[in-house]
Amino acid sequence: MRLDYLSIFPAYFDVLDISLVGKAAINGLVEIHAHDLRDWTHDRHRTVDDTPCGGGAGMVMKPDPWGEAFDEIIGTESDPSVHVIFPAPSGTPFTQSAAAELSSAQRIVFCCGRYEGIDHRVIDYARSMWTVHEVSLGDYVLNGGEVAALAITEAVVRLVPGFMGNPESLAEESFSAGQDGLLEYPLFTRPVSWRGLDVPEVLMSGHHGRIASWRRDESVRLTRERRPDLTDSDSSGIH
Ligand SMILES: NC(=S)c1ccno1
Repeated sequence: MRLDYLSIFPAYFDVLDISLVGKAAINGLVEIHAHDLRDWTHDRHRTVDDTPCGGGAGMVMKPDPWGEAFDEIIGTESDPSVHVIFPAPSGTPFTQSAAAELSSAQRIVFCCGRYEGIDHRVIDYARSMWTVHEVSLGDYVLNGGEVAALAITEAVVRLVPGFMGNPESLAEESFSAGQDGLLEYPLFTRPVSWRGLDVPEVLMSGHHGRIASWRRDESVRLTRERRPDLTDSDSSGIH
């Protein structure tokens, strides 16, 4: 899997070198390429923004640098196997199932907007050429798309076959199919008693059936309490 990041702050992605994603890059599982969008400007000030048409506050990212960057990084041929991701508050909520789908992609290009956003024609052009995902991590506004691109990278790459030492650990995580799309149950380890707080007795019973039943009940309880929106989804085991 090749991952490209287009940003006016490409140094944001240096952190990938120290993460498990960086280890995956060393192992050849993924390729990481961060690019400075200003490399595709031609004026002395390396300008990437301009005032919004129709007025309004702030600045909008000009389409030209993006187009030239696309030409060089992705090419000028249409290819639906290339996934282009625009993180933005106006995007579709990013989910574990979206991460799972993207984990089989061979190419992902992250377009990290700044200022008030990117000229919409950039997204329209990308949509005419490749598979575009306008996604949001949540109902809040960041200063740009870089942090979201890092989070999406982690969610996707950890699902790439060969990344996790023990792929079975993925099966019991929140939102996983193995959990029926429910939130993960509470976890405990030694010591059995800590500051007057004990590990639930059932987990020390050695009775696998009772342990499985307790964990399921806890997942259902937590999901009902924290994410009632998930309790009616088709993927959840509770209705
Ligand atoms: N909520 C998201 S993903 C975002 C991107 C930029 N600002 O907010």
